[in-house]
Amino acid sequence: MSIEIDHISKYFDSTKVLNDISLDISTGEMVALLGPSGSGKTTLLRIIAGLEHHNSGYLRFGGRDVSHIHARDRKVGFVFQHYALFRHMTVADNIAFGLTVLPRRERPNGAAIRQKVVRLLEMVQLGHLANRYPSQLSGGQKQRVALARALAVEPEMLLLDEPFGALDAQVRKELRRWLRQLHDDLKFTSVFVTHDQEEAMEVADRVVVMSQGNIEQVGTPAEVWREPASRFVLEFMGEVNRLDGEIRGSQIHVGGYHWPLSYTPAYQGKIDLFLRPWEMEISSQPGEHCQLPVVVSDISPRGHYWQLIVQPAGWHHEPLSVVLPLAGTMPPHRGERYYLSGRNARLYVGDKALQSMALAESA
Ligand SMILES: Nc1ncnc2c1ncn2[C@@H]1O[C@H](COP(=O)(O)OP(=O)(O)OP(=O)(O)O)[C@@H](O)[C@H]1O
Repeated sequence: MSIEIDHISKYFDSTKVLNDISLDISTGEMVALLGPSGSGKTTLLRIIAGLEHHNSGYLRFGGRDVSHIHARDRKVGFVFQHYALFRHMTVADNIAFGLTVLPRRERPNGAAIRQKVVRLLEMVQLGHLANRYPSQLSGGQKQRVALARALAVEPEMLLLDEPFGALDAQVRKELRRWLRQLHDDLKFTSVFVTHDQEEAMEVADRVVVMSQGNIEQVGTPAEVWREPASRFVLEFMGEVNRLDGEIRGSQIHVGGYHWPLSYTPAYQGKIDLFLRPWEMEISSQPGEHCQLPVVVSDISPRGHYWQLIVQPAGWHHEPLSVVLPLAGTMPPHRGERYYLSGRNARLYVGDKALQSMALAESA
């Protein structure tokens, strides 16, 4: 079932928490709503679920306006961060619950419900725990039961609000891979809320980055990661070093050093210069394009790369993070002096992007 969010705004009292949001979600797609606390993710999800009403705009499922359809009739499965299982019911009864409360004419008979529960238990790999109570399960197991319970009524879409937020990192990782697999097998449309960018990147077909009730960017994980549409997305997605700089004539100045540009930009004055740790270079010799002196204060191997922390030498700045490939690189040592440059420096004046450029290449 496709979801069409068409110019939706939402106020709580006089505070606008969703600002003219538009988003199309295709049938079978898995979309992550990603953003910091208070950006409006949960409110948008609750509007899709019918648990909250928007003040203006349209919400359509498969082309049909559902604004006035009750949550109960929207055929939506919901999974919350806090398991919300019935404590006095076994795992099997929890999963069966949604089926047992269906109106009589839609309700399968007892045998069909039992059969379905067995299938769902297998699917979430909890067949051996059917008779346990929620208090006898781990957090990860509880969330799988919650998911099986949501899927029991065969929803047209599944809405998940920080479903793995309360679990430890390892279990989280396993469950999100498992969720993706389940989604690929069953092909339901899913929207899930997270503030964990790694989770969004790993699970979603498309990521919707939200900030202060606005959509900042919609794109595949790779698009959002490589081509952030705004300063907010650039800073929110992944690590980035920010340097104070200035454009003077046809040079970029940072910390008393400068790089040449091949032209004189129209804008002259202070800029913020952003460098991703893995888009930086270091050289043991200073050069026209490798100027900023730094001293290695920390180095550690991380899988297939070296993670360095470098301290500016003789110019004032916080330590910077640099990532170098492990293969074919002689690792630098703590205390060694290097000269820093960037393959892809992104320049901003306030929130306005100037341009991206290589500091390392001949300009
Ligand atoms: N029932 C409510 N009454 C008044 N204000 C609310 C209500 N629910 C949410 N808000 C406000 O709406 C804004 C968006 O909240 P929302 O829960 O959608 O954000 P979020 O991005 O999901 O945040 P989090 O990651 O912390 O859950 C916040 O400023 C919040 O305080």
